Amino acid sequence: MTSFIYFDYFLLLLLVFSLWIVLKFQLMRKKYNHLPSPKTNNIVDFFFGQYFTVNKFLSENNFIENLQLKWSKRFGSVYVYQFINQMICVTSEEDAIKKILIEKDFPKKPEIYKIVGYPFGERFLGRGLVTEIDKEKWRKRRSLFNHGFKKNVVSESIDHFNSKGNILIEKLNKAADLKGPICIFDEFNRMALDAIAKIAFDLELDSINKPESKLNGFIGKGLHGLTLKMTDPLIEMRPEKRNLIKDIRQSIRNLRKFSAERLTEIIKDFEETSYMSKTILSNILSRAKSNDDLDFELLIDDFVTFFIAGQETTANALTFCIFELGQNEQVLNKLKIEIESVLGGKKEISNEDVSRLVYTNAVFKEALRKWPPIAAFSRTTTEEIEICGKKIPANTWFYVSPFVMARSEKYFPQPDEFIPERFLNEHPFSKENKITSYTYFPFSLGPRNCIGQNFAMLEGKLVLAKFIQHFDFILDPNQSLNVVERTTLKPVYGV
Ligand code: HEM
Repeated sequence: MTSFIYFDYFLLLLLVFSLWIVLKFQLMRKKYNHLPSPKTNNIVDFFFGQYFTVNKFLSENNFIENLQLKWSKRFGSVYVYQFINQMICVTSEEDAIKKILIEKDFPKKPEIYKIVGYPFGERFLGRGLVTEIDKEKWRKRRSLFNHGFKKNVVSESIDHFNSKGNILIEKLNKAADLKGPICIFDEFNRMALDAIAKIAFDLELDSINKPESKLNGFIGKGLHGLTLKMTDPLIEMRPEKRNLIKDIRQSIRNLRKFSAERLTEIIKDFEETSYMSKTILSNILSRAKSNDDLDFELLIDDFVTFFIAGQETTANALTFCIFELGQNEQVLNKLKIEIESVLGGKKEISNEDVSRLVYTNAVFKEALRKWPPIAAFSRTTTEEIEICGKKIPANTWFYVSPFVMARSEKYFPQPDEFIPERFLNEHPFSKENKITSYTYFPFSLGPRNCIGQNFAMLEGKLVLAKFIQHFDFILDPNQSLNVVERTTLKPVYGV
């Protein structure tokens, strides 16, 4: 008898709980009723929204911003879609970008950056510069780093960029003799890792010549973990993914262990000899004023952050240059002519040379437009705002996407074509484009913009110029040209 009573209570509780969930979803959806949105048709859609559409799209070797772009074309410059228990707002309106990132300076969305900091409960980027949400703590930390990334300070590293570039060219020369295919992303990725290791931490990794270097593997797995967790919040419930997640967690632990060991060595050397060559780390150590600035776990967070932020992004930007140049013969020829006339056979490229590589600059910028390595970032509105005459409630998740913006016909005519001339001020086509800080922002904008953009631009242009200076190439016709997102955008097989 008593067990029947318990069962009745259980049913009642279940009913109340179900009603509460339905009400919660109903209220959430109602707040955005006035905004255009992809249709939800049935009871499953009511709870999951576009979850299955998104997952199907991604499983076809595509990336979420491409789906958002399609929706932008259908639903206009501001729309919303449901992703399980969240409503995601996307805008491709210049004024809206200005409002979100500059005027209101809305904070990063904590839930998203928590995944980047601690995916699957494992400390990865922790509370480093990318992931710190608390504005005051972030400001204090960023001020430690700012000096080392100023244009004139970065330009002092030109010898290191040349040296890493030359090692890469030497290696590729040997590969070219064999006339077989190579994966250019892997090569750029190792070069970028060696460059950031040397310039930021005075570490000689030489992963260019040691392809078995484990560090790359750890980083790659960690980034894959971020993408999995962000695109599928339910992934931990899938038994078939258990081993993969275990492997990812182990890679992250290995990465942090490696970082802790290297940092300990560097700091110990510094204490014993009072000497440290001029690096980004030495800058931090000498500028640190409090123990909090030197918190060892925080230093590891930043160490890992710089390896990741400084490597994959630039390597992918360079890879997309080759990806596009291999498909645009006229652009490639024009680029070759410029590089031949500015550099000739020069091995050491100077900062003055780089500033004369005007078309190279336009090619690199156009690659960043068409394929921004960081295709989107998240912000949360802290108050109600109005965009394109539509009210957007407080606590809205904005997916701010340089990709969606840069593929908008309104600002970039022929947006799917690779036309570097849009970035040449004296060229008539540049006048047809509307390139402003709010339509073109591959490095984000506002206070939380990319601290490494001068670094990336110098490294990218210099290495691209060296590559074109030395090699003719064709794209392997058997490869897929699909682009996917593994935290950064990348051609699926690396070109
Ligand atoms: C083409 C190459 C690069 C691109 C496209 C790029 C893009 C970006 C973007 C879009 C953000 C903002 C992310 C967000 O709001 O969540 C960012 C932040 C950041 N980037 Fe880059 N980045 C590049 C290269 C680099 C390099 C070379 C470094 C370091 C040497 C670097 C270090 C950082 C750091 C530390 C942040 C966080 C800044 C802060 O919040 O204070 N990035 N980057």
